[in-house]
Amino acid sequence: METDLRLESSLWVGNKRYRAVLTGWHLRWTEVDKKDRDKKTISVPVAEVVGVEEGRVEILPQKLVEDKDKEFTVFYVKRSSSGGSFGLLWRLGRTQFSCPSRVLRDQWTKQLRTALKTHSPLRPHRLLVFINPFGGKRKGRKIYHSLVAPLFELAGISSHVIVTEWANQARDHLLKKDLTGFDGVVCVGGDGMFSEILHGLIGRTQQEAGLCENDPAVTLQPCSLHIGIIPAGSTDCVCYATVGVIDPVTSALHIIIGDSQPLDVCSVHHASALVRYSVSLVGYGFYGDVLAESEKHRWMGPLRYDYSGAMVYLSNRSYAGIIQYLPADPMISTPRDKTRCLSGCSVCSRSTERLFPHSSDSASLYSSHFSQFSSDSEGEWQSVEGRFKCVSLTCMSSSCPRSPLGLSPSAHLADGTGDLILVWDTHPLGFLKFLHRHTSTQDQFDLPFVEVHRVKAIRFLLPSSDKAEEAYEEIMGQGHGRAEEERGYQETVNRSSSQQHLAEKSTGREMTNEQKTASPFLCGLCCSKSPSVSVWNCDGEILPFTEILCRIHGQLVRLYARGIEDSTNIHDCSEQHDKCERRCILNK
Ligand SMILES: Nc1ncnc2c1ncn2[C@@H]1O[C@H](COP(=O)(O)OP(=O)(O)OP(=O)(O)O)[C@@H](O)[C@H]1O
Ligand SMILES: CCCCCCCCCCCCC/C=C/[C@@H](O)[C@H](CO)NC(=O)CCCCC
Ligand SMILES: [Ca+2]
Repeated sequence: METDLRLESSLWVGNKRYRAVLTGWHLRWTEVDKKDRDKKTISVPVAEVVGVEEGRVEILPQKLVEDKDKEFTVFYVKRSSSGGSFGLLWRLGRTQFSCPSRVLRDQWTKQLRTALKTHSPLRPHRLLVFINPFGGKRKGRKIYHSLVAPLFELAGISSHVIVTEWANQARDHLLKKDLTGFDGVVCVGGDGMFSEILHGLIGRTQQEAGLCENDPAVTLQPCSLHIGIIPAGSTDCVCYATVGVIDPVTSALHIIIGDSQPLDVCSVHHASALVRYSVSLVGYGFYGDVLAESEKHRWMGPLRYDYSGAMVYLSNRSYAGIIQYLPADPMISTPRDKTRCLSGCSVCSRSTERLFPHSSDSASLYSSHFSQFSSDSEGEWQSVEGRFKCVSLTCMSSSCPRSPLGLSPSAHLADGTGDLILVWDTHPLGFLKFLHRHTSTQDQFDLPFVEVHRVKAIRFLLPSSDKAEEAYEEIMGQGHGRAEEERGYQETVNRSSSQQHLAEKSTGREMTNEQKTASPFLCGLCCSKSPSVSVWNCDGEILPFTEILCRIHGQLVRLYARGIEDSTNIHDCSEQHDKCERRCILNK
């Protein structure tokens, strides 16, 4: 194949002559008429070519085509350091080549297009795009139409765009409407919008496979449609943790070239029913309280989390609980092994084999049962009981601008495990130290009151004394909302097990007034009694239940991303790529 596609000739770029070579994998051009030591080769992997056009072409601010005769333009991914973030910014690179003849020009464009087809099998042709016009700073529509749509057009992608008019419209569309012909679904918004797509796609896939999402023991079927995220929210944690930067153009380019990043998903259950799915955080105590408090201050925008964080910190609360967890195999990786899950992560690649041992045998892939989590030889259920400042479970690092290394810096995107972080009750200054370490490279787990475990499942129970107290609070009014909600949910489950009903109930965005009243945050500085139970924060949504069971489903969805590229490894070794011992980004 390599030899079939090889094309080599002299080409001009401006007034300089180049020797250009197209092999199956790379397009390279080297300036001739230069002394050997000054010769520089530009090398673009075919997989990162965005498009090839006849003529001298510009696409922004609008498409302009000149000299269609002997010229062609190649658009490709160009990297630059992002300044603040760990990942790399991607930009659209463009080089206009002149050929000595039209015949040669046609040969170049034809061969480049053939190479693209051969080496980028996952490039999308047709995408379903949902834009949340109200996410973040309400710039979703502008971001899509000015920055993303022209790139999709250049790459020959056709998109069906839906600007949402109400919450959960995207989720319901994915659950019910015809999705034939689409290669992927793109959301333009924040983590909440991503969560809608996640619920819609997972639900639809299980419906079609005839699998019951409520049963935590069922091995769910991975979704076939890819998800692309164009960040336009106030929190874009999933984008940051899977791409390394929050930048619409970078994300659009990952979508165009058909990058594929599998992602673990956690299912949260209560009383034999699915409550929600999560990828970034299932958090009780501090993170639950911050979310509950922040809901009262939505008008502050993204700043509400900082304000609420400070308020909740000052209230100095801790909560009793029993946590049971099923450890993952510590021989594979641990949350304290100081590694980072970066693009091409070997732990995640090996996990694919482990998670899907007979990937060609689809029957065994999708019908096996988790048998109440006990058939694995990797560990027995463990149990701890006590008072905690917070209990968090994350399927990935959950890095975000607020915390560039994330909740668990060594967690993996696609290893089929999650990290359980237990912060025992401690002095306020100790807890502040823990929180502050999230903002630096200092190890937040290296503190005597912090434990972290790599797990496959967890259960959270209230001690019986708190159950009684919670019941009392419910009777007296404070917890009324939650009791109602819980009963209502159970009735829904009993009455009808329809997925739509369940999803409606569990992913409803708006908190009811009762739920708002039930929000457990009371300022410790001014209130005499604080509640004994917190709420769960599930990827930015408050869960209506306290006692839950969570199970990690390895690589349940795929994103148009490739994980974080290590910016310290950006170098060009195109001339001696075979001998290069560093992880090359440019010359894969
Ligand atoms: N047209 C719409 N009207 C109201 N809500 C919508 C609409 N479309 C989507 N939503 C909901 O808005 C929520 C927040 O959206 P998104 O995540 O895009 O923005 P965000 O600003 O990051 O969110 P948040 O403020 O919750 O952090 C999502 O949960 C989604 O369900
Ligand atoms: C003294 C300095 C203290 C600084 C503390 C920094 C700690 C930062 C940890 C950040 C963890 C983010 C986890 C991701 C959560 C998202 O799924 C969710 C939806 O977008 N966001 C929130 O719930 C928003 C919740 C935000 C909580 C802070
Ligand atoms: Ca994981």
